Amino acid sequence: MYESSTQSPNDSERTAFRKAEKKYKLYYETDTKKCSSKRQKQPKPIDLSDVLDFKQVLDGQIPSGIFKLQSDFDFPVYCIETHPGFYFIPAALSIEEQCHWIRESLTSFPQPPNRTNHHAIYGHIHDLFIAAQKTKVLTQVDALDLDPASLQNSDIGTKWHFSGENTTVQKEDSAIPASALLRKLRWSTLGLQFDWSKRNYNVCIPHNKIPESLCQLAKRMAAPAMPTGEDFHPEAAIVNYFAAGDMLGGHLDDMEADWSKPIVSISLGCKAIFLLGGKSRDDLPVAMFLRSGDMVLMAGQARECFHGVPRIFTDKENAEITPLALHFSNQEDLGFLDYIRCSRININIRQVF
Ligand SMILES: O=C(O)CCC(=O)C(=O)O
Ligand SMILES: [Fe+2]
Repeated sequence: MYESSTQSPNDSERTAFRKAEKKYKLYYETDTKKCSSKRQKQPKPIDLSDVLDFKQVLDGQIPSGIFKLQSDFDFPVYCIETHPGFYFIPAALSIEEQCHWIRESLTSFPQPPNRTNHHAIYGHIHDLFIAAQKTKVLTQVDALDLDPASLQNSDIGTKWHFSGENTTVQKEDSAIPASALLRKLRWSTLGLQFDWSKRNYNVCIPHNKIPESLCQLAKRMAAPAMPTGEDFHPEAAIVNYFAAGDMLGGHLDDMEADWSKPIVSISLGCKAIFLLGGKSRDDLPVAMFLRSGDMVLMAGQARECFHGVPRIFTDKENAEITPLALHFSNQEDLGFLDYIRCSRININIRQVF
């Protein structure tokens, strides 16, 4: 999962998957004449004509190679002839549900004992989103000077805690604005924790079960991809946070025991391009849009396919988050609005054993 290619850089540049990543990745104009002001970088235009659009499919424009699954499932489900085991459920979540999962992804999912990408550096960080709203800074402190209750629970030696914006600190680099940490939040893990250094699930890391409501959603939505008569048991989830320019490189999710069980994947926030390749990086991937509220299932043969997210769109025209923005327009939701208007969140839920 997520490992870099074992090929040499030159070889990897040549694969069909890498070429597609480069085609869709965000590059900025270097020609200053094309930039409206020197400080405002302009994205290079890209050709989106080959990108499969399931919103159009839902509206009845079904391109060749795509078919609707015949089932009594509550939502229309689409499949790709060349990729058995891949299921696309457009607009699976209502706006209210999308807002709910965005809130959860920012406030409760990154809470300890769940780990995030910040854990290896700062130990557990509590209430990051709230701290960012209150313009707090994370400061490194002499543990002996502090009331233990105010410390972030760090199990890696150094003690960090949030304090007010104007706190005096000894070293500049030991005070990090919570807002910067929120922007750099890249992933959090729910349920069984994934050990990225060993590339496996480590059942010994303290963890909570996946929240019941997320479990129920995943079980319900996994149905079209489930082997007949079997139940989906969500045991782990990875929440990916994308800012403009972030991408998720081509990878396989191969650390789960039973590949007949789907990965249930939810898209929230800004629109993205998803690349679904084949079993080799040399196979030409299918590019498709993922919008807020879309869900994808990958099971069986599709579990063996390279996939990734080379691009998210944060510009007004392409991000397609107006309905979300309207729902987050109350004063108390402005923090969520501010975050999601230039970000994407993906929650993917897995059965590990
Ligand atoms: O962000 C996405 O839609 C895909 C995420 C993914 O492939 C993963 O986390 O393994
Ligand atoms: Fe993946």
